[in-house]
Amino acid sequence: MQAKHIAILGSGNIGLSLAKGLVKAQQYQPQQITLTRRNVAALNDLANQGYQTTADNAAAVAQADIIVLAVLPQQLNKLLDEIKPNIQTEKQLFISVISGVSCEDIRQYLGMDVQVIRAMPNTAIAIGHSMTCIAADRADAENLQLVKSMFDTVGISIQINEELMTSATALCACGVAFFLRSIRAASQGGTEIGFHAHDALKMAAQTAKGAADLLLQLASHPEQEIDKVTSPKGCTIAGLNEMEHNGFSSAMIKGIKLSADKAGVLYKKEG
Ligand SMILES: NC(=O)C1=CN([C@@H]2O[C@H](COP(=O)(O)OP(=O)(O)OC[C@H]3O[C@@H](n4cnc5c(N)ncnc54)[C@H](O)[C@@H]3O)[C@@H](O)[C@H]2O)C=CC1
Ligand SMILES: O=C(O)[C@@H]1CCC=N1
Repeated sequence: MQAKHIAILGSGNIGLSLAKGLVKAQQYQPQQITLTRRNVAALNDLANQGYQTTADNAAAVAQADIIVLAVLPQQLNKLLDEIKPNIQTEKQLFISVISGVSCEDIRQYLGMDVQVIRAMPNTAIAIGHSMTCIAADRADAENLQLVKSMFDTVGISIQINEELMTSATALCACGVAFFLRSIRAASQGGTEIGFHAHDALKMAAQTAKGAADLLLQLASHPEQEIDKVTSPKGCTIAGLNEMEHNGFSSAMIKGIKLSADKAGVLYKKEG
C-alpha cells in the first residue's frame, strides 16, 4: 500500500478506471484518492465508497503528492490555470494520461519546472488488465520507477520514448475499441449463423481472449497459431481469405495509422 495521496483531475472514463484499478489492486484506499470533476454530483456513488470528491481542483492539488491529469487535451490549459497557484514543485509528481500533450508542453504552459511523467493506459485498467506505456523526458529515475510500479499493479507497463506516445495511444488506448469492435462483428456473424445474440457475444469474447492468451502465454506468433487452425481446403482458410479479400488487415492498419496521426494533433498549445 502506497502512503501517498493522489488527486485525479478530470474523473471521466479513464480517470475513474484508473482510480478503480488502483483500489481493486489494493494499492490505494479510496480515502487516499481525490477525484475531481466539474459536475461533482456525478461522483456521488464514488463518494459513498470513500473516495474524496470535489469540483475544486486547486484544493485537491494542495493536499496531493501525485497529481494525475486526466482531462481532454482541449480542457488542459484551463485546468492548469486553475491549479498553478497551489503547485508545490519540490514535492509533487504529475502523471499525465492526456493524449498528444508532451511533458515539455505542460512545463512550458505552467512556466514551472515540475516533474511530469506521461502514462498511456487503457480502460482495462479498471480490471487490472491495462497495457500502459510510460514516457518522460527528464523525470527522476525514482519517480519513473514509482509510476512504473503503480501501473504494473493494474496490468502490464513498458517504458517507451516520448516520441512514440501518440503511436502508443493508437495501438493500446484506442486499441481497446478496435478489438471490441472486431469481437462485436464476430458476434454479429455468429448470430447470422444461428446463435442468440448474448450467446454469440460470449462465445466471440472468450474466443478472442483465448487467441490473445495463446500469443501472451506461449510467446508465439499469430501466423504460427493461425497455421494450426487452417486445415487444408478447410473452412478457416476459406473464411480468413474472404476477410482479407475484403480488406480486414488493411482496414486495421489504416485505422491505427489514422488514429496515431490524430492523436498527435489533439492539443493546441495556446488552448
Ligand atoms: N478514454 C480512454 O480510453 C483513454 C483516454 N486517455 C486520455 O485521457 C483523457 C480523458 O479522456 P476520457 O476519460 O475518455 O474523457 P472524459 O471526457 O470521459 O473525462 C474527462 C473528464 O474531465 C472532466 N473535466 C473537464 N474539465 C475539468 C476541470 N477543469 N476540472 C475537473 N474536471 C474536468 C470532464 O467533466 C470529464 O468528466 C484524454 O486526454 C484522453 O486523451 C488516455 C488513455 C485512454
Ligand atoms: O479517443 C481518444 O481521443 C482517447 C485517447 C485514447 C483513447 N481515447
